Amino acid sequence: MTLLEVNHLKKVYTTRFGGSSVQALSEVSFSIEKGEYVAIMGESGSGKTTLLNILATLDKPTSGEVLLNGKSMISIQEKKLSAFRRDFLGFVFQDFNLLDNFSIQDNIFLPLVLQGKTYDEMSHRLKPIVQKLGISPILHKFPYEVSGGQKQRTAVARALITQPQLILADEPTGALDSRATEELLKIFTEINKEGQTILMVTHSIKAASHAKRVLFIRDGQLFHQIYKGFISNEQMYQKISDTLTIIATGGGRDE
Ligand SMILES: Nc1ncnc2c1ncn2[C@@H]1O[C@H](COP(=O)(O)OP(=O)(O)OP(=O)(O)O)[C@@H](O)[C@H]1O
Repeated sequence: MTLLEVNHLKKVYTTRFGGSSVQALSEVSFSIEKGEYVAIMGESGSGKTTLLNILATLDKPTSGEVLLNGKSMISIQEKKLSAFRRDFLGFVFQDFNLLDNFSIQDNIFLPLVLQGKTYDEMSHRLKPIVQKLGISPILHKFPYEVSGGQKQRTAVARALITQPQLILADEPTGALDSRATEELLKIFTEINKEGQTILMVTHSIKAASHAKRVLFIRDGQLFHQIYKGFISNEQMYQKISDTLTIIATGGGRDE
């Protein structure tokens, strides 16, 4: 079943005085099935953040369509956007985006508080998630008292607690050391196995090699994609690395 459909997406940024314009995305179309785990890669400036911002409904495309469960995300009224994001999407960022003055538990509860859920409902949902993520013992600590890996697992718990249709992750391992990176990638694989759909933008070949499919963007266009199938993370790493070399050296798809 298709969860997300991106059709002919185009984004042109024009400077404030209209003097010049940059075409950040030119004709991007792809779809994501429910339960997929997809990574998006591309060189700096290729359009990844622009794409993610549009999928996150933080920005609007110049033209094209994005459908979630067959419904247009582009035409959602401005005043309904934050509720849409909260109800349907989960976010994991490079720099965690936790509130410093909130405990770990309150950070995780936050989207449910905004949804008006009762304390009982929140606690009921919290338990299995924090157990799975190994953060039960730190729930009453504050973000500055825990490690980067624990902060990111808190962010994942906050994303999961609303049972989102889609998790959008922006460079989620970017601020983590290698051990915390391994832990996070393991968690992503586990929650994906349980059915969570994940879309992750990353520069990390290692992170992307855990995904089931990798999309490559070059100059605002979809350049290539690799399905993992049954190959190992190491073989996937090599395939991704080869594709990035082709992109960096300006080669074509068939070279
Ligand atoms: N707000 C903006 N105004 C004008 N141009 C922009 C704006 N945001 C991005 N761009 C341009 O659009 C293109 C795509 O940028 P984008 O940030 O999407 O790339 P990226 O692949 O995410 O890069 P990075 O990996 O460095 O984050 C670039 O040429 C960039 O300079």
